[in-house]
Amino acid sequence: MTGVTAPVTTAREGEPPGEGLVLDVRGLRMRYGSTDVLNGVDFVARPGEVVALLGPNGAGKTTTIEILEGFRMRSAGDVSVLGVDPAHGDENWRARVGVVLQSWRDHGKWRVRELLAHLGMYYGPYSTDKITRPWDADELIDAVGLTEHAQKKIKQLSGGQRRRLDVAIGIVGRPELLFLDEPTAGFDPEARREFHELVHRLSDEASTTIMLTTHDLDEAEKLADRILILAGGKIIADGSADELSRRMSTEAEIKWTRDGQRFVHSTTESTRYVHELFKQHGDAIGDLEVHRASLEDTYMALVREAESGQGDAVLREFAEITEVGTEAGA
Ligand SMILES: Nc1ncnc2c1ncn2[C@@H]1O[C@H](COP(=O)(O)OP(=O)(O)OP(=O)(O)O)[C@@H](O)[C@H]1O
Repeated sequence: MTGVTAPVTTAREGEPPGEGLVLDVRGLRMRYGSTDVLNGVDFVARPGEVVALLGPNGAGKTTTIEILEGFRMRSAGDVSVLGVDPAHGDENWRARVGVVLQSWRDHGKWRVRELLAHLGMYYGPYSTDKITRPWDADELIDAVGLTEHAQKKIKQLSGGQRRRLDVAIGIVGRPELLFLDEPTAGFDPEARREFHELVHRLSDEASTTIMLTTHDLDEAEKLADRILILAGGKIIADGSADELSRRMSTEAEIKWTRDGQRFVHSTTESTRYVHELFKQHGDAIGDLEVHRASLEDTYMALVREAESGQGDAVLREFAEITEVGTEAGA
C-alpha cells in the first residue's frame, strides 16, 4: 500500500462511536445479492466540515450516502450520524439532516414560494435554542437565486432552476448535516459558482456539515475541506486536495525549449534543477513550465491502483521520469 492510503481522520480504536463527530463510519459493508459493493468503509466527519466523496461510476457513493441518510439498510458495520444510528433515526433526528432529492417534479402545479413555505412548516416544532427552523421562505429563495422565479409553477422551471429548488428543499429545515449527491449536475457555470458560494456560506456561517458526491474534481477541490476516494469497496484516500497531491508524488515535471527542441524532466528538486539549467544555458532556455501532480493525476493513479490491485506498480508508473532530453545534471 502507499503512504496516501492511510486515512488520517479515521476514528481512533476504542473511541466510542459518534463522540464529537457528525459522521462516524466503521467497517461499513454493503452486499447486493452476492456482490460486495462496500467492503469495510471507514471515515469520520467533524462539525462544519465539507467532505467530498469521489469515486468511479458504481463505486458505491450513492449507496453510502443512502445508508447514512437512513434510506438503505447496511449489511454490516457501525454507523453514527449526529450521534444516532440512521437505521433507527426518529423524526427529531430526521429534522436535523438535510437531503437533496429529485422527486419534486411531481409537484409541478405548486409555486416555488408556496412549496417552500409549506414544507418549512413541518420543521417549526424542531426549532432549538440555537437553531430557528424553518428558514424564512423569501430569504431561502434569495439564497438559492430563485427570487425572480418565486411565483412560478415548478413545471415552468428550467432543469437548473429545479435543481436549485431541490437544494432549497434540502436546506429549508436548516439542517446541521446536509447530503448532496451530485448537486451541480446540469448547472451552467454561473449557477455552479453561485451554488459553491452557497455551500461556503452554509459551512462558514451556519457551521453546517456537508457531505457531497461529485465527478467534478475541480468542484471537489474548490469546495471540500477533505476528500475521500472510494474505490474497490474501501476508502483509498482521505485528506485535503493538497495533502493528497503532495503525498502522492513529491516530483515536479519541468518542461522547456532550447534551440527549437523540447525537453521534459521530472525531479524532486525542481528549484535546484531550474537554477542549474539557467546557469548552463542562460537566455537560450524558453517556455519554462514546472508542474506538480494535479488532483486529477492523483485521483486517476489511486483509482487505477485500487482497481488493478497492482499496488506500487501504478505509483511507480505515475512518478516515472518522463525524460525526453537531459540538460542539467540534476
Ligand atoms: N438496489 C440495488 N440492487 C442491486 N445492486 C445495486 C443496487 N443499487 C446499486 N447497486 C449496484 O451497486 C453498485 C454501486 O452503486 P452506486 O449507485 O452506489 O454507485 P455510485 O458510486 O453512486 O455510482 P455513480 O457514480 O455511477 O452514480 C453498482 O454496481 C450498482 O449497480
